[in-house]
Amino acid sequence: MVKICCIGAGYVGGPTMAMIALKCPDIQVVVVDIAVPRINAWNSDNLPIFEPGLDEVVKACRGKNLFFSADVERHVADADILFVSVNTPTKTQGLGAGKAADLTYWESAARMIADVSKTDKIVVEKSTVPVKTAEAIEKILNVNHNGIKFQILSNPEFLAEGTAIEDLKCPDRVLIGGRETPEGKKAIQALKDVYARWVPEDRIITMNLWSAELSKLAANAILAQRISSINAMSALCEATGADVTQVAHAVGKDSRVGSRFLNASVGYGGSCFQKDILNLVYICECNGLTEVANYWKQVVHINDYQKARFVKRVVSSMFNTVSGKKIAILGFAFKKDTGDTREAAAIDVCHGLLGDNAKLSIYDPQVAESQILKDLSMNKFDWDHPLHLQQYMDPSEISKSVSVVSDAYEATKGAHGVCILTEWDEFKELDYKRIYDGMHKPAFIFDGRNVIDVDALRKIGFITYSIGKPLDPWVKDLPAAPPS
Ligand SMILES: NC(=O)c1ccc[n+]([C@@H]2O[C@H](COP(=O)([O-])OP(=O)(O)OC[C@H]3O[C@@H](n4cnc5c(N)ncnc54)[C@H](O)[C@@H]3O)[C@@H](O)[C@H]2O)c1
Ligand SMILES: O=c1ccn([C@@H]2O[C@H](COP(=O)(O)OP(=O)(O)O[C@H]3O[C@H](CO)[C@@H](O)[C@H](O)[C@H]3O)[C@@H](O)[C@H]2O)c(=O)[nH]1
Repeated sequence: MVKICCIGAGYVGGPTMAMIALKCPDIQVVVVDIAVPRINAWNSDNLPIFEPGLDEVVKACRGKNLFFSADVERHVADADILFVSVNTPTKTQGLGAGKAADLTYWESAARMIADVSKTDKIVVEKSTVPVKTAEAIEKILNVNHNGIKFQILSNPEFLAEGTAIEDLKCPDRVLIGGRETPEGKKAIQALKDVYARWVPEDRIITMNLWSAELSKLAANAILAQRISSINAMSALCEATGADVTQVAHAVGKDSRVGSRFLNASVGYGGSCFQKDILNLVYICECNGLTEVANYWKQVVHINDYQKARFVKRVVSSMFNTVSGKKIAILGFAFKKDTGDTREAAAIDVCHGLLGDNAKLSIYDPQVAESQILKDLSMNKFDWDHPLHLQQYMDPSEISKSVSVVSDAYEATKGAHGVCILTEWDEFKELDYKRIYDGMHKPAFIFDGRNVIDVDALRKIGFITYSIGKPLDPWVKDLPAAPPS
């Protein structure tokens, strides 16, 4: 029986391995992690991540051919194919801080593999890593090899959170990069044989290691670039009376462009886009490609501008101050159908409003109070590092100005303004008349996700602002952009 072990039981390791176990009943899959509480959660009825369809897949295989364990070294030693899906955060200190990927966790996993291995292994990079990481990993493994042979493959993951199970069941493509030697080709084939159980052959693409590593960074950069492009247009729409949804529809109808990923928003979030673009920028800089680095930096810059612009709209609409005013925040996760808050636009928007002394009442259907308070008290880039390395402000300071509540009506009761920051479906169905009646007047609603029916809400009496939409007369003549 082929034995697969995955190091890292996170958003990628857990669901990806569960899908392999589901589709390959004859393969034993063990997911290991140094975080014992995370492993305990994977072995319980409350999985550590919320992802539609994940519970069913895990329940179908756990205890049969899918196992979660904190006994990292034993399962690594036993495996034929080792996936490494540890975090690769942005460096917070030292050379490249704020841009470069921190490979500490990857390197320590590689050293441990070298130490405990007694049989030949295929080591698969599942984490998103800088191009050429495989070369560094090869060096670590081969210098410490004890006669064992390692083949390194790059197999980046393209799943998006909220749709992870669908993405894994039916991926647009699976990418496998490896050495162009006979041993490298054999390793590629072995991994291809695993995916070929459910992924059509023409969707499994093989290539050289460096192309595979770079393709992952390129894909995220280009996806994020589309969002920054439409978000940049949204500012121009507001200035001219155009409607960004109509513009996106017209542009997306061109089959060369396509309609997906053109939804203007308060800004993209998530653990990947910003981190991976900054990583790309750093690699460009290290290769002396200043113009290329500056080009990609601009994608992040527009994203930051979009979040700042939103805060500016809120504050300037409400008589240029939100000091002491209750503002309801609807949605804190970085997108709907996930409880993940990593780099969520809501974090920066809340910080902006707190900077103006607002009192925030936050509701998200999937994010716990402890997580929200932690996010609002954490330093930039610390979230993806282990707990003991994270630096916080005192969360009790934050809780003086922030309350976290369990439904949208409680959040909005007595509020001066409402900000919609995640596109949860339930926000489309709210009784906005009831919300309006419970608010101070004038009652403002700022829609960062274009989920509300603007005409209906204006009829109720709300003053509305929606990203990239024709402006309410109230908002029209107010300053639009934050100072640069
Ligand atoms: N989250 C996504 O949607 C997504 C999608 C595609 C790719 N990626 C990439 O996949 C990688 C993992 O992302 P994630 O979101 O699953 O991260 P995560 O933080 O949820 O999980 C990583 C896990 O690795 C564990 N870990 C770290 N070092 C370890 C070690 N030496 N031994 C054992 N366990 C160790 C951590 O405890 C953690 O549980 C990152 O490189 C990320 O960029 C993420
Ligand atoms: O038209 C759009 C599409 C997305 N977003 C926002 O962009 C962010 C990222 O969304 P999405 O890409 O759907 O989720 P992620 O889970 O971050 O997935 C991205 O990052 C992963 C990690 O690398 C990759 O594997 C995926 O392919 C890539 O889509 C979220 O805040 C979305 O709200 C928009 O604002 N407008």
